[in-house]
Amino acid sequence: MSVHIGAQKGDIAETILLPGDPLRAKWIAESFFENPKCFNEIRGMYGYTGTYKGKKVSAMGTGMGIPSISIYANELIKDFGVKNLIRVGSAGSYQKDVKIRDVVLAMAASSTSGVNELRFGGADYAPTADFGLFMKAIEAAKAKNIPVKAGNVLSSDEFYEDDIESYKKWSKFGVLCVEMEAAGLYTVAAKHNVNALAILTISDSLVTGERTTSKERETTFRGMIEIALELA
Ligand SMILES: O=P(O)(O)O[C@H]1O[C@H](CO)[C@@H](O)[C@H]1O
Ligand SMILES: O=c1cc[nH]c(=O)[nH]1
Repeated sequence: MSVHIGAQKGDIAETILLPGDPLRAKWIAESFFENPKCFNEIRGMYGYTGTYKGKKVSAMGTGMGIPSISIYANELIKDFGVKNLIRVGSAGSYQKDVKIRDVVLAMAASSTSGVNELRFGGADYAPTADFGLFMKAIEAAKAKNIPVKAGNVLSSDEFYEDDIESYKKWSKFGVLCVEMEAAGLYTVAAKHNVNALAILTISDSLVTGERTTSKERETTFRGMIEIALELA
């Protein structure tokens, strides 16, 4: 048992899917796992382990934002020996050709968070996806005929921006979409020499103003989950 995860050693698989929303973790376990067992309810941050095509795999919520995912990633790696951390999240599109329900693989994650500036004494650090997981995800998506886009994403510290036009600067520099955790996950994984990848589904568009409902965000991201499960 760690500070925020009420599991025993061995309860959590080496590969874990990490949605921000704990109810999405429950839905993943109930919809895709064989014999799912709940290993965490502390703070309502549900965590489950089961098997998928016979391989042990886990899913757990991380909460929203870099501080929250960093706490869970640290404990999963250091206290439970997790090796492959795969974020499965929603994101807002920054590009005209990145459409609602598109799947995006985050090759790298820019950020408005100050945490890495603090860590590296004011210098920049470029958080990147694990190449092996990234290539496996590309292959799984191809095999399943699920189109994916890949590139730089923004891990923002703000969901509600003061300046709603601020996305245009990131958009101009090729950033595909915004979410709130990948840069933190990639950095913690790199620090501990384990693997991380963020697979995102576009839930709304800053460009067109379209959005999906929160129920849809909880349950309709099957393509992204199917890709992630092939990485176990
Ligand atoms: O759908 P999840 O995984 O929570 O991800 C996105 O949704 C939340 C904001 O609504 C943030 O956590 C953001 O990163
Ligand atoms: O616009 C969005 C959509 C999902 N997640 C975010 O952080 N922003």
